[in-house]
Amino acid sequence: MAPSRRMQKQGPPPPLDEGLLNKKRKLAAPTKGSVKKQRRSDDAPARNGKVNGISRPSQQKPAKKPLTSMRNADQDEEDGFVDLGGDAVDDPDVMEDELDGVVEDGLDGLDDDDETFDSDADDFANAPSDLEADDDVLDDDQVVQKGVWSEDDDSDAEETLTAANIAGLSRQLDREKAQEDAEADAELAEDAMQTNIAPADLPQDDEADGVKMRMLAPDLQLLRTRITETVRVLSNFKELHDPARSRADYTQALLNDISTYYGYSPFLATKLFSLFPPQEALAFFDANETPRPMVIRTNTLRTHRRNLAHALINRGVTLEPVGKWSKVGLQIFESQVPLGATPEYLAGQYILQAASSFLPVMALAPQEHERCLDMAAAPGGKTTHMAALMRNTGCIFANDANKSRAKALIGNIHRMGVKNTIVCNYSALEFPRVMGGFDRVLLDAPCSGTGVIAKDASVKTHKTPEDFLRLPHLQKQLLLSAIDSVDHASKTGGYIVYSTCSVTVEENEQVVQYVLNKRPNVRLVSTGLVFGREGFVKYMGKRFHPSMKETRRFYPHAYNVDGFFVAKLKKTGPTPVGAVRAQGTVAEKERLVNGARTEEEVHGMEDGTGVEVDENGDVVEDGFGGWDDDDVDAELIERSLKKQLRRKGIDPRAKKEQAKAVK
Ligand SMILES: C[S@@+](CC[C@H](N)C(=O)[O-])C[C@H]1O[C@@H](n2cnc3c(N)ncnc32)[C@H](O)[C@@H]1O
Repeated sequence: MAPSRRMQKQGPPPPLDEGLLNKKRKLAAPTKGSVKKQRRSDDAPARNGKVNGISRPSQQKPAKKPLTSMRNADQDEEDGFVDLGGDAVDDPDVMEDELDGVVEDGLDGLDDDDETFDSDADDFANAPSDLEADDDVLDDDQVVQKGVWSEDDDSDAEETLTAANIAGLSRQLDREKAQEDAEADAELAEDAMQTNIAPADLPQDDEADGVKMRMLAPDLQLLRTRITETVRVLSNFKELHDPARSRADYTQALLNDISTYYGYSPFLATKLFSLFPPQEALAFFDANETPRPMVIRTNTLRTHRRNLAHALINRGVTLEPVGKWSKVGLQIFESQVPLGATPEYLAGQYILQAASSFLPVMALAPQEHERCLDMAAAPGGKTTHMAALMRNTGCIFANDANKSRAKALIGNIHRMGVKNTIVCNYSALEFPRVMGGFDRVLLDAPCSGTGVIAKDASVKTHKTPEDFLRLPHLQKQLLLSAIDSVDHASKTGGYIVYSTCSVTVEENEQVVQYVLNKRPNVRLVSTGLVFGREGFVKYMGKRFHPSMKETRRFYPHAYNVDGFFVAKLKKTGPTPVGAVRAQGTVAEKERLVNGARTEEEVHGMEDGTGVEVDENGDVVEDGFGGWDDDDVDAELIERSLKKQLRRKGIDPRAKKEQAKAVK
C-alpha cells in the first residue's frame, strides 16, 4: 500500500514494540487464581440455586464460553494488561487522518488483542482441570445442581414428574417470584428514602430534614433520572407539566438536584444554570465532569509544527492538529513519555497550553515591531505566544502582580527563547502611570475560573456571592487601566483584548459594558476568531450595547475547550482628561502588588476591595453583581473591609483608634 500524504510528510512512526506485545500475551494467559476469582463472582448469586431471585430449574455445569468472555472484560485489569493504543484505535479520525503509519500498527495491535483473547478462550477450553481442581467453586455448585434439577441427574426423578406436578411447581414458582418482586420493590423504596434526595415536591428548607438529608449518600442514579425528567418537562412545559406545579417549582427542584448531583453550591449552580436553556445547562454541567483534551502549542521561535509532531510521534506520542483554526496547536491523545520532560519540551519547542488560551492572543494579533503590554502575564502562556507572533521583534512588557508567579513567567520566557520581553511586577492598576502608549494591551484578567471547573473542581463550592462582586470590580478597574495604557494614535494598533476563563456575565459582558460607559473613546470590534458564540446583548432583563455581539464566548460542551470569554476593543481617541487615575485605594494596591498567594488566586485574587453589605453585615446580592458607580465604590470598599475585620474577630472601630494612637 502506498504511503498516505501525511505519512510522506511526517515519515512512518516507529514499529510497535514486539516486547510489549509478547508481554501482553504473556500477561493475558489465564491463571488459576484469576479463574477461581471470576467463577466465584459469577456464580455467587446462584449458590442458593437462584438468580435474580428466581430458582434456576437447571443448574448445569458452568459453561466455559461465558467464563472466557467475562475474562476478556475483566482480566485485563486484574492481570495488569498494558493497553497498546487501544484508545487511539477507538478513534478512527485519529488513526486515519494524522497517523496513517500508526494506524496500521495500532490496528495490528488490536488484531493481536483479539487473537490474544481468542487464544485465551482456547486456553480456557483446554484447561478444564484448572476448573475442576477448584474445589471451593465447584463443590457448592455441584450441591446446588443435585438439589434442583440437572441434566446429569438420574432420569428416574424426571419420569416421576407428572403434568400435575409441573403445573403445581410452576404455580409455586410464580408465587415465589411475586413475593420476591414485592420484596425488591419494598427494598428499593426504602433505599430511596435512605438517600438525601428529597421528593421533588417536598420543601427542603426544614433545617433538621436538610441536615439529615445531607448526611446520607445521594442515590446518583435516581437523581440523574429525575434531573433528566425535569429538564424534559421544562423543555416542553405547556404539554408536560403537572398542573399542580409551577415552572418555578420545577426549576427550583432541578437546581437542588443539580447542585447535589454535580456537587455545586446552590448559589453557583443557579448562576451557571441561568446562562443556558435547561437542556444545554445539563450539557454544560456534564462537560465540566470530564477533562478537556491535552493540547500543546508549538513555539514557532524554535521549530515548525510538522517537525515537532514528527519528533513527538517518534517518541510514542499520538497526536493530531488541534483544529483548522490554529496553525500551532497539537492535540495529544496518548503519550508514552511525560510531555513536560521531553528533550523537545526542555528545548522550548512547545508549551502545554489549553486550546482556548490561544484565542485571546489570536484576537490581539500583535504585529512585528510593535510595543505591547501583557498586564497579567504569569506563567506566560500568552506572553510567549505574543512573542512568537511578533517573531521576537518589538517589545513586550509582561507584568504580573504576583512575584512568585512572575518567576514561572521568567522561566518560560527563557526556555522558549523569547528575547523581546521585559518582565515587571506591578499591580496592573498602576498602569498607565508606570508606562503607557502601547500599540496593544492584553488583559487576561484574574477571574473566578467558572470556565475551567473540569480542571479545578474547587470552584464548584468555593466561589461565593462576594467573589462575583469583588472580582468584577477588580476586572473593571484593570480594564480601564488597559484602555488608558494604549496609544489611540498607534499606526498599526490601538487595540485592547480582554479575556477571562470564566463564563459568568458579571465578569465578562458586564465588565465590558462598564468600560464602554466610562470610556467613550473605545468601541468593540470583531475578534477575528472563527468560532465561538456571540456575547450576550441581553441577560436576565438587562441590556448591553448591541456591539456586545462582537465578543465571543467559548463553552466546554460546545467546543470541547475550556470556558472562555474574549472581547476586542479599539481605542479611537484620547482618554478624557482627568479620567486616568490610579485605580483603587492604597490598601488595595498594596495587597495587589504583594500578589496572589494561593492556588485559588490564580483565577481570582484577594484584591482588598469590598462588596455591598446591608446593615446586618450580609452581602447584598442584586442577582447580577457589580458596581457601576465609582462614587459608591470607596464606601462599599470601606464597609467590606470592616466586615472582613469583623470576621477575623477584630472590632473595626478599635482598629481605627489604634491607628490614630500610632499616629
Ligand atoms: C488568568 S491568570 C493569567 C494567565 C496568563 N495570562 C497566561 O496566559 O499564562 C491571571 C493572573 O493575573 C495576576 N493578577 C491578579 N491581579 C493582578 C493585578 N492587579 N495586576 C496584575 N496581575 C494580577 C495573577 O497573579 C495571575 O497570574
